This record gives sequence, structure tokens and C-alpha cells, in this order.
Amino acid sequence: MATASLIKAPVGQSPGTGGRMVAGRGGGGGVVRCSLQGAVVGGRAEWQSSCAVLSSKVAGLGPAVNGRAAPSFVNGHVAPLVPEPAAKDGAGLDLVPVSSVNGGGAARNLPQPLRISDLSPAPMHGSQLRVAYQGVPGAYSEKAAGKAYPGCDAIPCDQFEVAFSAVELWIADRAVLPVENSLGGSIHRNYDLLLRHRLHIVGEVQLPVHHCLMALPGVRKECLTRVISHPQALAQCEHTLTAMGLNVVREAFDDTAGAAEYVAANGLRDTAAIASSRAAELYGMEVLADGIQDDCGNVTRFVMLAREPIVPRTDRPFKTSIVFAHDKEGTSVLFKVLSAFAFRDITLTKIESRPHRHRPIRLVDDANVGTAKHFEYMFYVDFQASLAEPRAQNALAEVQEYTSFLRVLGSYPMDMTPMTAGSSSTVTSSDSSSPPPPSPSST
Ligand SMILES: O=C(O)C(=O)C[C@]1(C(=O)O)C=C[C@@H](O)C=C1
Repeated sequence: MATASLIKAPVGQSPGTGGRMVAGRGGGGGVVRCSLQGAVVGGRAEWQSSCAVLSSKVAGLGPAVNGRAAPSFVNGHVAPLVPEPAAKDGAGLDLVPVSSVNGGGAARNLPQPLRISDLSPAPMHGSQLRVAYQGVPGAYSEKAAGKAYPGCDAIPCDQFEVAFSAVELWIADRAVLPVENSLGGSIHRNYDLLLRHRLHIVGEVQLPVHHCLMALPGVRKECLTRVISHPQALAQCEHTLTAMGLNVVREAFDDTAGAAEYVAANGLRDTAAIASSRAAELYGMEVLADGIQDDCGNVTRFVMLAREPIVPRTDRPFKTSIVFAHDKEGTSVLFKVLSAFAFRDITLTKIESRPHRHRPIRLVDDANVGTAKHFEYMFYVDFQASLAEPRAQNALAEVQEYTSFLRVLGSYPMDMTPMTAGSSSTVTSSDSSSPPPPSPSST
């Protein structure tokens, strides 16, 4: 997997880091400052002009992509899936001079009509898929990108929000983002960003996370006064750090590998980092303790995001992620919504609630007893079915009756790889070029 320079949020547009330590990385490991707004990424001018050509072609085409209306559940009805028209000649997008395509004759310099296959979510600029992740090389998210898309070009971004924007601005084809961890729980920021941006979940990977405590070569544990890492990583090692008897303060950093890089770049002999063994190698750190996560089954789930949804299928296990809210009067709305799945034997794999950004509190006046303050929520639900299945479509149609807002975040193949520590087996996905595994029975 190739690595690229870190993409940073433009100055003055810094999404909150939730109280994390924001450390300067002066002189750190070949980091290049890039501006997303100006889309200035060193050495990519040629590729970007190709993207610009493509973007302008797409802009003139209207909303239908891949020959089908994007499944619309946003305050609308469940749209039937329209069969995809066959591409006339099956050729892909040609970002090469027209003359060399036509091979001469009167049509030599005429622009070619854009074909439906030109709008495929497959990579448009060479064979390598460009995958944005938050962190620097050595971060777990980089490893997840490699698991999701073997051989991809992994693009480090300094914030989650930047990874979203990189895909929206065609700088990357996909983003890979952590959404939950088996010890630390949900990564709330990414749930909020999923709602705020218009990207689609096209896959998931689950990655065993194996943490190391590392310091500069020659530093002994007794000399340490501070341990820095990503807040999730600190939380995942909380008990082990205490049990090791280290008398250290814990400080949050943007990402695990970035913490290792920071200690190395600043020659900090009183500070350790928690990160992967690859980060230790990359930044010349010595591993003081290996496998310090509180549970050996520590797993982080990542989702892959793209500009376009994938076509849901029924020949392998799929998961669908939705988000909904309700502001209608009525009781037991959540119960009714969940029962729409239960009655159809659809397994729910996750439910998460987040404050409703625009209307966090609802006041209900009761003249006799005063004013009740109800918190309003957005509910995120993952269920185990494909959007191509009638039972899923019917469940969503019913959910829509009970809710005031409903959006499908994506319907995508489940990660079915065996869970072994340090597993690096690859995921087959409808979103990648790999063939699907043997089909399970579809319902
Ligand atoms: O900091 C990293 O290395 C990341 O990839 C981020 C992250 C996270 O956000 O949860 C990913 C996996 C681990 O759970 C710890 C940190």
C-alpha cells in the first residue's frame, strides 16, 4: 500500500477536536501542508486536471448516476430500484486525448459522449484507488484502508472532516473511518459527520487493534511522566497502564501514530506513546510493552465511504445503516420502529443515539406541573439485510410512517473475515474488484 503526504484542514477551518491535545508537528516525518480548499496537493496536478474534466462532465448530467436514481428515503418513499441500462460498448472512461481514442477519420477531434459506464464509482485515474484516512502513516486507520482496499494509495488526513472533504472534492475515491470499538464504544464524531456530509457507506472492515507502549530508544519506563495517544487508544489501555504501575499523566493526541511521530520528532525522553508496532518502526521508537490493550479481543469497526452508493445485492450478507428522527407526537415511536425490523426477522446489529443538532431540547408545557424538557435525538441503526431485499424495503417503508426524517446511509457487504488477532486477511466487497465469496441463501 502506498502512502502520501498528510492533508490538513485549511487554517481557520478547524473542526473541533473534542478537547484533544492539538500538537504541532514541526519537523515531523516528511509531512507536507496541503490546502483542501485550493485542492493543492503536491505532484498531483495532472491527475487533478483529469478529475476537473470529469467533474465538469458529471455536473452537466443531472442527478441520475449509474443509470439509476439514487435510492431516496429522505422524507420520500422507498424508490424502486431501476435496472441498470447496459453500457453500449462496455468501455470505461477514457481520460486520454480524443484523437488517440478515435483513431482518425472525420470524428477525430470531436468530444466523445459521456457513457453511463463513465460514472462508475471505480477509480478514474489509473489503477490505484485513493483512500483517505485520519492520521499519519502507521495509524490503525491506514491499516484498515489496506484491509478494505489492498494495494490502495492511502492518503493521510489530519482530521476526520478532511477525509470526508477529500472524497467530496475528488482528491480521494474513498474514505475509511472508525465508527466503533469493542472496548471504547462509538466514535461519536464520525456519526455526526456521516449525517452532515452526503457520502455513502459502501463497506465495512473490522480490525483487531494491538497496542504497543513505545518511547525513544534507551528510555526506561521509570523515566516516563506522560503517555500520549488517541483518546480511544488511551481508553482501550486504561487498566493495563494502571496495572503496570506507571506514574504518568495521559494526554490525548490526534491519532496513535501521530503521537509516536511527535515524541520522536521532538526528542521527548519523558513521554511515551501508545501506537501500532508499524508506527514504532516508522518513527524509530522502541517498544517497551507489547499488547497493552485491556482485552485481547480489541476490535475497531471502520466504514468505507464513497460519493456514490453501491448497488445492493442479495448473494452475500449485507448490512444497511440508517439514521432517523421523529418529532411527531405519539408514544413508543422507538419501539414501533424497532418492531418493524423484529416482525420481519431482521437482526439489528447496532443502535446509537446522538443529540439532534438543530433542536436538542423540546419543551412540553403542562400547566399543572410545569415545563418538561425532553432531549431530542437522531437514532442510528444498523440492520442485517440488503436494501435489495423486499423485507428491508418494507421495513423502511414502515419506519418512514413513524418518523419525520429518514436517511439510508448505505447498504453494503458485511465484513465476514475470520477474527484472528493481527489478521490481515482482505475483505471482498462489491465495491472492490475482488469476486464475492460463495453466496449465502437470500431471503
Ligand atoms: O489513531 C489511530 O491510529 C486511528 O486509526 C484512530 C483509532 C480510533 O479512532 O478509534 C482507530 C483505531 C483504534 O481504536 C484507535 C484509534
